[in-house]
Amino acid sequence: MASKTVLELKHVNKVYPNGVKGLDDINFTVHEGEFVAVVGLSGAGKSTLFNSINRMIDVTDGQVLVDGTDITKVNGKELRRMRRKIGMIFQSFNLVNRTTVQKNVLAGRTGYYPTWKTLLGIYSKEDKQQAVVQLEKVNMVKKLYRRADQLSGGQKQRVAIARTLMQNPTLVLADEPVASLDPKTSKGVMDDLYNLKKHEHITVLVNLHSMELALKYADRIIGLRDGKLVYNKPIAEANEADLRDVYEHGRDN
Ligand SMILES: Nc1ncnc2c1ncn2[C@@H]1O[C@H](COP(=O)(O)OP(=O)(O)OP(=O)(O)O)[C@@H](O)[C@H]1O
Repeated sequence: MASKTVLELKHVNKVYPNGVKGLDDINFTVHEGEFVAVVGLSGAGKSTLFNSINRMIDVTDGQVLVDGTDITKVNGKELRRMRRKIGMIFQSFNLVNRTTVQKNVLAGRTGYYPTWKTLLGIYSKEDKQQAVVQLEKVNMVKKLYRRADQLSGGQKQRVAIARTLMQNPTLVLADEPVASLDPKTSKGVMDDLYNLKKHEHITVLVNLHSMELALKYADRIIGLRDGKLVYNKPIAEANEADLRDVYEHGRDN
């Protein structure tokens, strides 16, 4: 039986006000539990793609279907509800440095509370227990009351993964999650990201600079060049010559 479609892009274009085509007629589908690496040169459109999927930017035209609903068409409460399903992991971790690991992880529940409660830091006992459960998954529960700025880069990224799990997402977008980390730490963080797929059946899209990591972890590789989708193959069919082509002849940035 074919697995459920979690993400589908249909004829998506993004033209920036300066006329640059960030995305040029993008079409692809991602199924539940897939771990997809998005690769391409700097300026290929990877960030534009991720920002279009979580609606941080508005596409010019086309459809971005997340769990069957076009996120480009929703607003207000419905957009908030859809964003809860989409976890984000960033290169720079995006933790609040001056507060504890626990509070950073609880912030993953923000989309489920009215704003005044999150501003006052009021979270339920169940959520506090959940924070511990999620931190256990990334081996960070020992640091529950540690301030975020006292953690190493790899530890920060693990906390960010636990925070994302608090959202109970169906889809996680990881935008260059290991670009600031050394190779050994990168592997640990990639393993934790892979566990989202393996143990939680979460669909993961990860934007990677390292082809080596893409080949090691991904079920499928999507390649962008000059805003166009130029590669989309399961890992079993990925061959180096094709992949090299993704990195050639890109526009100058
Ligand atoms: N706000 C913007 N205004 C105008 N052009 C933009 C804007 N953001 C991105 N671009 C352009 O759109 C194209 C795609 O950029 P994008 O940041 O998506 O690429 P990328 O693949 O994520 O690159 P990198 O790996 O360097 O982050 C580039 O030519 C870039 O200069």
